[in-house]
Amino acid sequence: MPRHDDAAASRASLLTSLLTSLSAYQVVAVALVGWLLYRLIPRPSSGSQPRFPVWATLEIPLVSYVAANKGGLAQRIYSALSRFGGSLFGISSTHQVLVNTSGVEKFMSQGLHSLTPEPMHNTLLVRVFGRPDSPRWDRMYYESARQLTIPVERMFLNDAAATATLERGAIAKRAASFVTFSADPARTQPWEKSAGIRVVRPDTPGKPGAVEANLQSLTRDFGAHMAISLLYGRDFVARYTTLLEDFWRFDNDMFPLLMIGIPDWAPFRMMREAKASRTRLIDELEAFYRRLGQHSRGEPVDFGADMSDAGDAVIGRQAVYDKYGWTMRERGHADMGVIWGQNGNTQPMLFWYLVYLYSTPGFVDELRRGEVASCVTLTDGSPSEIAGLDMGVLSRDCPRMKAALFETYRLASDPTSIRYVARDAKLDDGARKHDMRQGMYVSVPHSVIQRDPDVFAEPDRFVPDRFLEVDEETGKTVARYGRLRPWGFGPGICKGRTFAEKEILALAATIIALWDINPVGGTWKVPTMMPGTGVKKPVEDVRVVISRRVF
Ligand code: HEM
Repeated sequence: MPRHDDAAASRASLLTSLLTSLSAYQVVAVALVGWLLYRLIPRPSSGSQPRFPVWATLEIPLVSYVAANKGGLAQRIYSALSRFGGSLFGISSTHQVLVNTSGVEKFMSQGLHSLTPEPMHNTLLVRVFGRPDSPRWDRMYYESARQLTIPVERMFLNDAAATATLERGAIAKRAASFVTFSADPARTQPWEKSAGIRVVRPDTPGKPGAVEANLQSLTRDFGAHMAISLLYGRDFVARYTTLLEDFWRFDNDMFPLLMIGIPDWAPFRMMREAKASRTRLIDELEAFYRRLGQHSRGEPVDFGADMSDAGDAVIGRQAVYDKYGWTMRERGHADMGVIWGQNGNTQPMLFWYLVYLYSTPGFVDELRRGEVASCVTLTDGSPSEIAGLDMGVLSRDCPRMKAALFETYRLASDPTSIRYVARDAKLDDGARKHDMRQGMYVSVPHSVIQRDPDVFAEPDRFVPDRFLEVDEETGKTVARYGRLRPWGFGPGICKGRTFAEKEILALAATIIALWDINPVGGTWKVPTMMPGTGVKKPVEDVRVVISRRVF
């Protein structure tokens, strides 16, 4: 046997003896770590279109941590390793993180032809939303991405449209059945199903009831049920009975792992189950677009489904999908980004907002008297119900509600703006001019400023009035963002921010108007936060007692 065959044989036998000395689980673990390391090595993407590198996903929180420890050893080491130095952090020429960089807002405000979020979105579609990775898909994406965003902007960004959409959501009626005091699954609302409801006291005339519930599960399903009904119609939500369960399993158990490069075929149960949820979501979105097409062509609709209340955003997207010849399956994949964008951050934010409002002593009572009473009209009966909700007053004239929401954004989210440099550009950080070359990615983690004590004093504390100011011209108290950027910035800024903010304010105001919420055990404890997919997740849910408001 030639000598190189000997060497190969001895390497093979070493490998065999190594593998046989390991348990099956250890072999899987070694294989997974090896695969992950392989994925982490920077290398050009195989296709013609750029993908956001997996390792860059990890570089963003690493730099955020380093930057938060100003002048510390970690920052000095990272600065020394950085490719460009100054206020640019990043060890490669492929990805740079901009932290507290003066001139960053100006730089990021460049047009989409220079700095674009599209390659990042396209990466998400492939890596997270399960779209096949092929040149055909890439071509279709780039041909129609901007046109597909326009109907989303029209429905969720435009003030009048967002208000009108939410008014269709019958928020007053929904808030009245936030909990139903029932233990019978046939009589509870869909959003109560995963909340571990336990009836403490039935609701009877003259003796208001009380239930125990997991607040995070209850609020996120409450919000998602309404929002998804407004986008895909009530039939979609009613027909797809595991929708909420599938959505959150995908969001919690799969999304973050896929982002850091774990493949969707990874052989563990959590991934397998989450992947099945993702497949069901795509199947149902595909079936939705098939029915919508039948409805708009005047053909019989599968199951005789009522498609009359499909939201304007999906009707607009359908026209673009038709124009560019997208198959129904392809539409299902692409709309994963929309359903996730609409709910992935908004509903967890509603949970944190309620936790902060109710856990701040006396604050809910102050809001009820000072602001909620001006936009939510209650009936005199018992139990009291909502007779009217004035969305205009809530958005315009409830600065304390708004300021407390801004403070919740600051504490509970990790917004990041990620752009692909499509044309060479210059970044002036005050001290130096940097050449940002075509083909690189730049990320701005806004959470670094959110937690900077030089910008926001006592950054770990919830200060409900932090964002209140007196307007110099009118003398009115107003809520202003200051240096907070919860929606990112530049042309790639969040296209659903108007709707998201109105939705959270409206759901919270109506819940506050009708319900008392207290922690089981009597003492509020804001749960520890862990990174989520934008908005943070609580390490554990908060068990609360919900009862009718005592006037
Ligand atoms: C509290 C809730 C929400 C938060 C915190 C949030 C935050 C963000 C952030 C930080 C970005 C990235 C911006 C950037 O790159 O500079 C973004 C993008 C986006 N968001 Fe939201 N979002 C929320 C709700 C929504 C809703 C309800 C929709 C409606 C569908 C939506 C649709 C979008 C879209 C389409 C983009 C991509 C914009 C583009 O690149 O052109 N978001 N969001």
